[in-house]
Amino acid sequence: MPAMLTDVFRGHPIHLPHSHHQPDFTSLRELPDSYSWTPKDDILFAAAAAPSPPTAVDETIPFIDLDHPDAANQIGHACRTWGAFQIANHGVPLRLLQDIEFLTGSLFGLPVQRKLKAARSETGVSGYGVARIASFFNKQMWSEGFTITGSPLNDFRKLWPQLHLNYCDIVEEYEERMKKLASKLMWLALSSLGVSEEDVQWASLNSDSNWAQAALQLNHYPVCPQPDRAMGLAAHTDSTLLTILYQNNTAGLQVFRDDLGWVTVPPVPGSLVVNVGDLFHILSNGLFKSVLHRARVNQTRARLSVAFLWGPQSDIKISPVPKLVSPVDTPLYRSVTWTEYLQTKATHFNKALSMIRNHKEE
Ligand SMILES: O=C(O)CCC(=O)C(=O)O
Ligand SMILES: [Fe+2]
Repeated sequence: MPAMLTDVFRGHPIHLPHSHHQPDFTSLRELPDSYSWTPKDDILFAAAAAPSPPTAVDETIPFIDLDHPDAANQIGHACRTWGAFQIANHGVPLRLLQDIEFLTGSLFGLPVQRKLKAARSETGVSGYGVARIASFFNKQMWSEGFTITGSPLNDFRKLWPQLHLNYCDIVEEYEERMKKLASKLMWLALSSLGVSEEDVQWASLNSDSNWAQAALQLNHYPVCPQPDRAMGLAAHTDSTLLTILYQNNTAGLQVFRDDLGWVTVPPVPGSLVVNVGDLFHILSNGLFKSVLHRARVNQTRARLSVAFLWGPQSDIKISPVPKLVSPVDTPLYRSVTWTEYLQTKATHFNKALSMIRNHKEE
């Protein structure tokens, strides 16, 4: 019996000293020092201060129509160059996107004391709290989050004594749709590399689709008095195969490119952002980039996002597809399960990929 995602995370708790001391963001007129970031708090923070190269002004991640006959190649190209893209015609009803946005807004709009009733426990994963990556930084992030793994029923009952069943239905439907979409996107991307279902049998579309599991991460970035010095969510890559992100109509997500620096991903109503995660980078033998990204905040508008974090069950070993490894080379990475990878990430954070590389760069 494969472990559930909850168990996967529970085995590797990250201690969050601040999780029970979430400030009431709305009452702060000035950024407290503990929320004021400088380059020494995050080496990548400095990259934000550099003016973007003039050629890069309009450049951002590709926008792909899934109904386009060439969608697979466009996705493949986006995964190789950016590690991220936005999609239209993804088949997820607009009504459902509006519902999940409403749910997210309603959750974070609850009084702090109510939200804390569903606070993530010391060793747990699900529930209300600060970003999971908070323990890797000295400064605090200008955001609050809510993680859902498995059924949200118990937590939702504490948050909304009356309406929790309706909200559970929304989450269930959203996750169902996202699962199908994620698998479709993964196969479109793999097919662009000439990889077929025979090459990755555990993920075959014909196998029962229970090989995958997911978590839902709801994020809220409140209005911030001094956004230039604050950080909504610090730079990280996702530990997933793929992440599908819904963002409301407030900009904030940025992706990093060595040649362009930080690039904003503009919200496009009704569309979804797709990130390549570390496990897909490994599976593709490094051909697909796992995208470094972060969230900035702003002074006038609150921002909401919903990340569907998708990966394999814990008994599945992810290793580079043999077809993508040249016969004279060793695979770039050794094989890992999602559990093992999360363990490495919990210890080494943004250096986790280099820890499982087979040969180190010269
Ligand atoms: O809020 C966003 O745009 C990014 C969220 C994110 O990266 C995450 O939850 O992992
Ligand atoms: Fe992320």
